[in-house]
Amino acid sequence: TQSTRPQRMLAAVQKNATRGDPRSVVKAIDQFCRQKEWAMNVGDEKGCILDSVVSEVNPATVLELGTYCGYSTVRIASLLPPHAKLITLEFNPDNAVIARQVIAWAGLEDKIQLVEGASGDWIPKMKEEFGVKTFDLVFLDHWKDRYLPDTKLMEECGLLRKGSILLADNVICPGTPDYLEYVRNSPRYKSQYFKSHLEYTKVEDGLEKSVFLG
Ligand SMILES: Nc1ncnc2c1ncn2CCCCCNC(=O)c1cc(-c2ccc(F)cc2)cc(O)c1O
Ligand SMILES: [Mg+2]
Repeated sequence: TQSTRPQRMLAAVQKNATRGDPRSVVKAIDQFCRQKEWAMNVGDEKGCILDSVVSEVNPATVLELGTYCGYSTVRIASLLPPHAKLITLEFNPDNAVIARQVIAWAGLEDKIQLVEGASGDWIPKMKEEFGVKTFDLVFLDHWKDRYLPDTKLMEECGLLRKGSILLADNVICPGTPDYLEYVRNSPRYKSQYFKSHLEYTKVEDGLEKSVFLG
């Protein structure tokens, strides 16, 4: 039967990347997406901005919304300090199966908890299910019309503390206009736009970094 794009991406990782070497996993996916098939990973250009924010924040607790195949999950987790934890939510069970194998190939299972389900369902349960108090960093890369409601939900559930960082992908393409308007105009956030390009293309896109002021 016909394979899926995530399955072909995983095959490229298993063929070209070294087990236990997260950077080689990232490189193998980027090569696959540039040379073979475009896929909606954050990519190498925006990925460098992601890396710099993760390194600057040096987070102990990270939430990723939208795992897809685990590309940004691996990028982030490879930069975390020893006892830091990353919880990543993925809605699509088929993608979750692939992401678990990409994460395992990178050797990062101990730092990452992949949870299957919708962000709106899981965010209210984070504290009781995973013993999370607040998140130091949240990477938003899921349904673009869920960025704003989920941000408000995280505020209401007390999952953000003074200084928590929200980093949002795709604020230009596909675009998240209501989210951008909120974080750029709310007195509770200090926001900054990092201009870049849609992964593996010349189309404009960017990341929005927003500090929660409490
Ligand atoms: N736990 C959860 N809760 C809610 N939704 C959840 C979820 N877990 C997953 N999803 C559902 C996310 C589905 C994928 C989201 N990402 C995207 O839709 C996305 C699309 C593009 C794109 C750009 C230009 C084009 F021409 C075509 C596509 C680029 C990107 O970087 C993207 O991240
Ligand atoms: Mg994205």
